[in-house]
Amino acid sequence: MCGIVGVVSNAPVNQLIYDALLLLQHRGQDAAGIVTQQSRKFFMHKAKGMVRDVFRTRNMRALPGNVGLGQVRYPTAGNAYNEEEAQPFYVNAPFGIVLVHNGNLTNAQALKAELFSTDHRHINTESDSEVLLNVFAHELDRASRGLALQPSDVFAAVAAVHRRVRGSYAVIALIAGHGVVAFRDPYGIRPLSMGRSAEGTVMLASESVALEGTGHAFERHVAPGEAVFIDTAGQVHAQQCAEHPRLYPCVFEYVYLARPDSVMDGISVYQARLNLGEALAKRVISTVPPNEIDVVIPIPESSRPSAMQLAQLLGIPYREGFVKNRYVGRTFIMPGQGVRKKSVRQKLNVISSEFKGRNVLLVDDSIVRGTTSREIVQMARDAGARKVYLASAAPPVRFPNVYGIDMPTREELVAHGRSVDEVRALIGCDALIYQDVDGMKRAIGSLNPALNGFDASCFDGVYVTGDIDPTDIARINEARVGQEDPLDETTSRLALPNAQES
Ligand SMILES: O=P(O)(O)OC[C@H]1O[C@H](OP(=O)(O)OP(=O)(O)O)[C@H](O)[C@@H]1O
Ligand SMILES: NC(=O)CC[C@H](N)C(=O)O
Ligand SMILES: [Mg+2]
Repeated sequence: MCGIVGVVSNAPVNQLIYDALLLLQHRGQDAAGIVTQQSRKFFMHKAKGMVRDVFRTRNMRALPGNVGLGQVRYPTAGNAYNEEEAQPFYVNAPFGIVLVHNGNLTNAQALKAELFSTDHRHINTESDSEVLLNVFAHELDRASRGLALQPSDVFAAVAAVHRRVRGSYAVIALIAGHGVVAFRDPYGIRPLSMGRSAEGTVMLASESVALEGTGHAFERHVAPGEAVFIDTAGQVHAQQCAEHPRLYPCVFEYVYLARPDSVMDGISVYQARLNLGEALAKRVISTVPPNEIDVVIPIPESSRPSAMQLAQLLGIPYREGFVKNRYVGRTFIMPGQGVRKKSVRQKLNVISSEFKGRNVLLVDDSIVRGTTSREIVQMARDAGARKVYLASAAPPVRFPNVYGIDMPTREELVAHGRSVDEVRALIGCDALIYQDVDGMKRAIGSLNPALNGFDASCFDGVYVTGDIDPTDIARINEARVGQEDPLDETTSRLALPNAQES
């Protein structure tokens, strides 16, 4: 996941894009970029770092124009430490195009070779987004006739992208002098929504929170496979460009990635997390009698709604036992295990009085590498807890994700090749309760019966695009292993004993 935004207005958009990126910061902490366009010229600034640090006043002043794009990056392809892979990406032909992408292509390698040998295009980074931009540019060149670009040409190019590209992609691109096009892959794996301000400014963004927070009323989601083209006069054109579009949004967006105040594909993320808490409560009862739990404590931040709902259902006090240092970012999306591990301790500190002599049930939204849980359980014990139970609002994460979440290797997943009890022993808690896969899908899916299903591949190993070649997974794994910061001395991959292939 990354956060993307695009704006078409009749007033300068630099500040608006900056504000929207701040609201999407939780989707990517590694790099940020903005591009604007004035008189057919692009103005771009992108760099590694958080939005606040990347854009100084002088950078903002150098971003004129009434139309533009922005991105916050969480790398899932290429190298987290390569500034050149920060987005937006630019190509000069046809017309001049800049593009931002959220997602991950599973056939980027093959496309890259094809772009070189057949389309005679050069790709200069390891980023799959640069590949995607070049495929789109090549197809737009083929579809357009002369300088007068028609919406139908743009839609033909998007249809060709759907035919060539595999994987997940929510995309916003700006075509110099013509307008902004936004499209989503035919399974709608990554989110994209659209809104409008009272003044008529149109905004496209990964999450509805970016629209609301900048004064744009949510209008609709971009449908899977659909392309929306906003021309320079502000007119919106839309067309379905995929042959068999289906809606299979990534379930992990609801579990962890998105902000709870966002609505995605008709589902409130907050309500989804409440429902997960409700379903989890039922599973807790069958493992630990509620009268053996003195207090329910959430592991901040994302687990709060689930923990709250679970506590209410079980009739157990809900208390805050960990205080989050708000200046430390999200640990899961940090690149490299060393920095993630160190950051859990920096990020969370205990309020000892909530643990002393009590049986505590800690609730997290998910357990992925087990970095957070292992530290947290130890901290609870050090603070004097008698028994430490742990419940996860999501099922065990057992399979690599290839659609834009950085969990590319099975070996790094604490639940891969292990029984629940083996995971429990490794984490060091007295009982471990996981949500089950069907329960998770029901809890969230019941909020929008129009969905065809979810991409829940990291939980059930089913890859919805259906065309994942095992060599693709192996290749993605290979490319991502060893992505720790070379300057971080604490970096070392999590050594988990006894992991077996499943
Ligand atoms: O098992 P792990 O590999 O540690 O990953 C799972 C943890 O990472 C996330 O928290 P994070 O700190 O990223 O963000 P949050 O503050 O939104 O909970 C998630 O909420 C879990 O707590
Ligand atoms: N998480 C994402 O959406 C990442 C986009 C793209 N694959 C990159 O690595 O830059
Ligand atoms: Mg967390």
